[in-house]
Amino acid sequence: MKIGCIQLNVGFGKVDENYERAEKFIREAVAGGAEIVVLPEMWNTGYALEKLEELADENGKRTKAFLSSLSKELAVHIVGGSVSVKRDDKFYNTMYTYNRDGELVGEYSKVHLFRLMDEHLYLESGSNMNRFALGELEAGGAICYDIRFPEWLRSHALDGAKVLFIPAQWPTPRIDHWKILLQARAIENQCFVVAVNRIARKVENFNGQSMIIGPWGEVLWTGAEDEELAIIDVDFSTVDEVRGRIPVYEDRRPGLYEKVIKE
Ligand SMILES: NC(=O)CCC(=O)C(=O)O
Repeated sequence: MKIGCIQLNVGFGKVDENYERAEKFIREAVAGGAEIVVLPEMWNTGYALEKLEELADENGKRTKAFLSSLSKELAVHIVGGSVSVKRDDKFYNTMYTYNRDGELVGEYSKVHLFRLMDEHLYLESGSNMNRFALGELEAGGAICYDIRFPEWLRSHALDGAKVLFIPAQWPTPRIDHWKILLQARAIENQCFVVAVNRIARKVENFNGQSMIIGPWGEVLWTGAEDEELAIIDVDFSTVDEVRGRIPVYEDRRPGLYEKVIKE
């Protein structure tokens, strides 16, 4: 399948501009043959956390209408990155996924809030898993900092996900962690990882390097350090073969972990 990864240059607080640019890239991706399109984290507002009252998408209404109509019109699956959303007077970092029929198949809010970027001061955390299917492709999704919690992503793989989609705003100073953690999540879960980071304008410090990693841990693509749309052809059929090569799912001893690891 062809995956369109949109390493967007997210404008800080520039909501209308961000929707326009996202739409332009989604249309370009589909024109280039993409069957799945992936956006980065918080692409509607950026980390304009102090202005969420004014800027966050009320009940995700605008984003849902945007993703639903584009996915249907263009017959493309859209993993909609994440957006800042206002629900019941609280703010969330929420990921919506639409299939190519324009149906909402995945909705979850970031579970672990990232203190170094003040998320815990402004946002509420979610608590539900993000498992969905895009046609025949069994998938899961987790946002940025959530990849530091291997047991969280493992739960998606145990539930049947063969690819994990990771939208992010991962800053340059820890980009080595990003690469290693993504590779580790792919190797330990023997699944594909499709991870899309953002690019920053001058003041903020995000240098892209989105990644697609195979279930054996092989890096299939690394994004540039600039805004880009990349269309990458991925053969998702290799997961079962890799899982047969080293049968970690059969060899797991979950009863033991529960006994030994106390909360
Ligand atoms: N937006 C995020 O969750 C950033 C996570 C991050 O930078 C990290 O080091 O973890």
